[in-house]
Amino acid sequence: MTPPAIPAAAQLILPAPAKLNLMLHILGRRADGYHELQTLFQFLDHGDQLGFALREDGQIRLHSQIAGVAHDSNLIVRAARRLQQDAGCPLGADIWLDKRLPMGGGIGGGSSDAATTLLGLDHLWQLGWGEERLAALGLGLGADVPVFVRGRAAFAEGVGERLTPIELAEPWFLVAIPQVLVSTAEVFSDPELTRDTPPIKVRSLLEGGGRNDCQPVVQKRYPEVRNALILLNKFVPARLTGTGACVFGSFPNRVDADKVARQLPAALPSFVAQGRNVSMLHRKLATLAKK
Ligand SMILES: C[C@@](CO)(OP(=O)(O)O)[C@H](O)COP(=O)(O)OP(=O)(O)OC[C@H]1O[C@@H](n2ccc(N)nc2=O)[C@H](O)[C@@H]1O
Ligand SMILES: Nc1ncnc2c1ncn2[C@@H]1O[C@H](COP(=O)(O)OP(=O)(O)O)[C@@H](O)[C@H]1O
Repeated sequence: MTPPAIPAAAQLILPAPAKLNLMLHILGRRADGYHELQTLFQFLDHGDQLGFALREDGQIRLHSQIAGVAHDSNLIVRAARRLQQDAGCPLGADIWLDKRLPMGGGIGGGSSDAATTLLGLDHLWQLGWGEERLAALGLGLGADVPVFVRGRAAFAEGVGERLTPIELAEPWFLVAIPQVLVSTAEVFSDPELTRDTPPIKVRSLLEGGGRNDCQPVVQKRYPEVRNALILLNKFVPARLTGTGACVFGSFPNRVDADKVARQLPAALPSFVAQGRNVSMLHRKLATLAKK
């Protein structure tokens, strides 16, 4: 029997949900090369799980390895060490990861793991840092970390750090996972990328506007993504999330989403999850605060 991904020694188990970029516009390029975006983030009720236990010796130890990511480069370890250092905390932690989200898929698994680590250790180490300081620290780890720390569906501007919380419908999504790794840096350096979309107001989004400006470049460069969009478009309007590779379509209920999932070829894995305006992480943290 394989041992559980998170053993009983864990004192705290928290989810690290996925996100979707329901739209993503590129407004321009900053002097530092990063792109100014407008994007709409919503969480999914599907994600990784992390377990935490206190260490008195100050060490940070991640006990779960993920392919191609060295221990010290893992965003979980980087987040934990950064918080420990900035807070001057003498405590350490054992951390376990149950990795369920595909990596490099534009659904934010690494950033979400980092955010869960920050909030989990803030709780375990009793630092009392709170979301605002943790989000600022998280931005140094990745552009998508702040929204996961905040845990509210949001309209994001800048590189993703200016967040306006938003109430969206919570449909079911079918997320298809093309079996290819899309390089975010490559997409953003493509000369053909649209970089001059005029800024829009949140209100026009709620009336159904928006697209993903990365999609034309990604589907041109990656036939796996192009084929996934063609397949999914046969059933539902399909769109790329982030810089991909994942593509998604929305449904009014789980049954309809599952029905389409069953019709996709085996070469195109997928999952079905509900869009959520409050992340599962924050729902769980709220129950801990009540105890
Ligand atoms: C564009 C989004 C939308 O969610 O894509 P996904 O990664 O989720 O697919 C993210 O904000 C991505 O954030 P993140 O994945 O943290 O990007 P980083 O690793 O910081 O960036 C990788 C590279 O992409 C380019 N980059 C990234 C973000 C941005 N706003 N402008 C850029 O030009 C930069 O060249 C950077 O060196
Ligand atoms: N805990 C982690 N989970 C996933 N990826 C990680 C993690 N730590 C570091 N990484 C690195 O970050 C990259 C982007 O990860 P991920 O967040 O899954 O993709 P995306 O930004 O496309 O949504 C991965 O390809 C991997 O090299």
